[in-house]
Amino acid sequence: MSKYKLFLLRHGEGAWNKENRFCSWVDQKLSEDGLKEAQDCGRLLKEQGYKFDLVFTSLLSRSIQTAWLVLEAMGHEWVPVIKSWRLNERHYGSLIGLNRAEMAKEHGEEQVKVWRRSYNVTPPPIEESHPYFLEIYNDRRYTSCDVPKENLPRAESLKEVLDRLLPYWDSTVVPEIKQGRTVLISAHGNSCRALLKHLEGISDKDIASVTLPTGIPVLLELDENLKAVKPRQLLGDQVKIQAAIKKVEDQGKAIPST
Ligand SMILES: O=C(O)[C@@H](CO)OP(=O)(O)O
Repeated sequence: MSKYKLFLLRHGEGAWNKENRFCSWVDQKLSEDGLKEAQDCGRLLKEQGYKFDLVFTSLLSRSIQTAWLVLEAMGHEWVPVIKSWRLNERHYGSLIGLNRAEMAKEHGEEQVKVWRRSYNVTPPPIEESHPYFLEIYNDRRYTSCDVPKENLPRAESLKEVLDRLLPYWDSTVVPEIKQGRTVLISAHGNSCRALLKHLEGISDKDIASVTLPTGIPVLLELDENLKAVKPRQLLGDQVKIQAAIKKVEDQGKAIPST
């Protein structure tokens, strides 16, 4: 029986989504389209009568900005927002900053799909010589995490995302939901996929075909053990949502559709 509602949201489009580059832990802001997606998402949630008591975001600006815009559009700017690196996007290691279509030309579309969507494969780690290494690890936001900076990831599989996310989910998010609070998690494509895998019991193989579009709220209905009792609902115009999912999948093609 459905006892709780939980909302997951992949942030609105960021500048590097547009440029088709692996963004991961690089702190890109929302694009013009991304700002609008977040506002539209807030309007839709308001129209459908949903209300949040608490919002969780990652430490990356695109998820925080999305949460703000959603709350603003709902007229609920006062709702508390809690941030943690544990909701950050998957760490793409040495792939950060690279263009997916160029990687598909060089390594093949299958390899890019394995890097992007497999459960167990970790991309090569980011080295200190990587152009974005210092920008990421010298950033003040990572000085007050619940792990020392040296222990933050240098690359992650989706499994490793779930491994760092689950302790936070269990210790911090679950108690809020169990107290009856309606929670929005404004995060990233892969941190939301990892959580979905856990809540819906998706197999290691099947998670490869789950893709989330930007700015579309995902409604989950959970039982008393916080397991999904119904298929997830992506809220909004279903034709547009399917087109947006295809667009994300096609980013891994050697020649992405426009
Ligand atoms: O760039 C990234 O970090 C993610 C999306 O946020 O990319 P992908 O869709 O390839 O997992």
